[in-house]
Amino acid sequence: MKIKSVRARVYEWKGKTVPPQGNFCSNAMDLVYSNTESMSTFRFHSWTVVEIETDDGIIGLGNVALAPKVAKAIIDEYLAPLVIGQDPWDYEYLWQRMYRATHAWGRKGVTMAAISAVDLAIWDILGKSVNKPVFKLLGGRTKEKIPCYYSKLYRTDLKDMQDEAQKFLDQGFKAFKMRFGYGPAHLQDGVRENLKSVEAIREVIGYDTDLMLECYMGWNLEYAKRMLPKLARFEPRWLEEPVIADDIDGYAELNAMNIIPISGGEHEFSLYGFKQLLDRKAVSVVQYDTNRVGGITAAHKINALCEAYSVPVIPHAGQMHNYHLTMSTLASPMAEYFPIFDVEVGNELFWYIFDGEPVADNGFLQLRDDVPGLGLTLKTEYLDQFHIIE
Ligand SMILES: O=C(O)C(=O)C[C@@H](O)CO
Ligand SMILES: [Mg+2]
Repeated sequence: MKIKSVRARVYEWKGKTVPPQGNFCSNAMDLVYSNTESMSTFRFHSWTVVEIETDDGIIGLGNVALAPKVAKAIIDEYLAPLVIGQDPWDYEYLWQRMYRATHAWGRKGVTMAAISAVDLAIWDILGKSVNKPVFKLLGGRTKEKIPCYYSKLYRTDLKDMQDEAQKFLDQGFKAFKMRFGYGPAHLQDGVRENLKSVEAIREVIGYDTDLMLECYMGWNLEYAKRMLPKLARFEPRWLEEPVIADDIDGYAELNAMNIIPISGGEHEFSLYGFKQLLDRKAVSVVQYDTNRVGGITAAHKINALCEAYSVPVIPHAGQMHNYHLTMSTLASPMAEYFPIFDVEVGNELFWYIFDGEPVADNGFLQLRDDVPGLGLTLKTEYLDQFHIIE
């Protein structure tokens, strides 16, 4: 079997979007002076979809949501020629070709995300070629079903947030992640607002349910050090990305305080990036995203690393490309779950592009043994609401 063609297309959402409400979500841009549209670079309103076809007619699907037009250009210009004519079963060789050929300017960020998309499509082909779901090629079923946590609860009106939490508590979710709306720029008033929002959610979900707190890199070390003791009484399972991804010393210092486990990794890349985080004890929960970190070939190795360091892997974002990894390793106890909503920040957009994503049932996800590959197909229902760039 040989790879015949690689097609990368950008799906740009042109349909209705819900504008972010209130303070919505702290993020790295909050600390920059005179910033008006701080969430704009963290919206995911377009995605790159990669289709790789083999000479025996199998089509593998991959995707990437980071800087989609740039990812497409990297795939078209650099990665496609490296894999065309090659045997997809030589996936490690192909991964190394892509990684090393782009090493001078790639390594992390959008290049690794582009490599991830190609790698995902290759693994989809492998599964389809032997009529097995991808998780069966990675170690198989390590759990009857995958526990998942509800991930939304952006900082809006507190009553609206409570209603949202109640609605999904009633649907059987046993773990929730909420977003902070405030950071250092909002001074003591923002500290109070942040505490109020956690209190409001705990009021609804109680203390028999896990609660995770997301900063999305919108704090700094000094602010996070002040916040940790104040947040401890709410018993969060973890505090996520308190500082920017490059501040590994900051993560290590906060994690060493042993007040709340610190999580991170959704903006880290490759086996080496995660070895560094683990060696420095910078995070207590690893959150790579398979469509950023280097695809299944890289994520599978990182799972092994996390197993050896006894650090749980709870990948960013959920979605099929992560669920196969979660199903096939004991190092991964749970998955993130972005519910189906109207398009807002864009975390929901994959529901509009793909069919086959599992829907949470009573706080669990199931992967089918009888669906080969990653289990996704391209959806046609919303095609007229996308502008597609070939
Ligand atoms: O789900 C997460 O962990 C994210 O960081 C998502 C991002 O869009 C911020 O909410
Ligand atoms: Mg996050």
